[in-house]
Amino acid sequence: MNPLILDNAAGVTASPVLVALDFATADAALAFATRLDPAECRLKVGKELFTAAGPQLVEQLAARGFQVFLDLKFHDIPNTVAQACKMAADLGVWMVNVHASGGRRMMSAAADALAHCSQPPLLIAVTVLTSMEAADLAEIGITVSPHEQVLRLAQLTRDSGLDGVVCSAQEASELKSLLGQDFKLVTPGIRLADSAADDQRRVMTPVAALEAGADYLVIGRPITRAEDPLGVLSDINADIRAWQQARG
Ligand SMILES: O=C(O)c1cc(=O)[nH]c(=O)n1[C@@H]1O[C@H](COP(=O)(O)O)[C@@H](O)[C@H]1O
Repeated sequence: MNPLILDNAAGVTASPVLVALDFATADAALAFATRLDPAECRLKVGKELFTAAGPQLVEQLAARGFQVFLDLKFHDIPNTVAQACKMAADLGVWMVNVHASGGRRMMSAAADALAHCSQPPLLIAVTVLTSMEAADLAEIGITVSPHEQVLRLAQLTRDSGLDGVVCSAQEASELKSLLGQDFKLVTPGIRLADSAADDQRRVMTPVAALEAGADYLVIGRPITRAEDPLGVLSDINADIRAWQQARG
């Protein structure tokens, strides 16, 4: 089923956009969030902001009505990751992630830990970072293509009982048909037709990503570094609505 319709039913934002709040201070992040409307997007708090501002900032964003994706990409021994995921659940986040390369036992421990929480966040696993291409994988001893490695890790993630993966939109269509409609695909590496790729390598535009099967779009710099961030977000949401309407 289309996630936009599901989200509407739950009474939260109908937009699949997760704005990556990659800011260096709590003040900068809160000033930016003040300009955003929880009806228009969710927010992602990652390593830079969390290291600078800590859990309190996550709670402040949630108190303003935003659903928060805590993107700390946990990767450690199973017990440590399971406990960290429980802490994320206690913070009230909507989604949390781990690295799929931590393996089955690590991912299952995280899923089991969240199963005992009263309000478990969605638990997803990063497959191959969208900044990586074949040459980067080869240097760390992975000689299959990024595509093949994503498929392998996504399969392992589903078998370990998680809700979905972070992947590039370039892998979305195959993952949807292989792993089913309910398995969530969260896709960073989203770029507008005229935006710079920056350090991203496996990129796609917002509507093309949804068309390929992405459920959620993580978008940072194309919005946060734009001259008119709200205008860019509103244009992206308008394009998405037009695409939805065209699909019926
Ligand atoms: O887990 C993530 O969110 C993530 C995974 C991945 O493979 N690639 C990736 O870019 N991200 C995050 O998504 C955001 C992308 O930001 P922009 O490249 O500025 O749009 C950053 O906050 C990254 O940390």
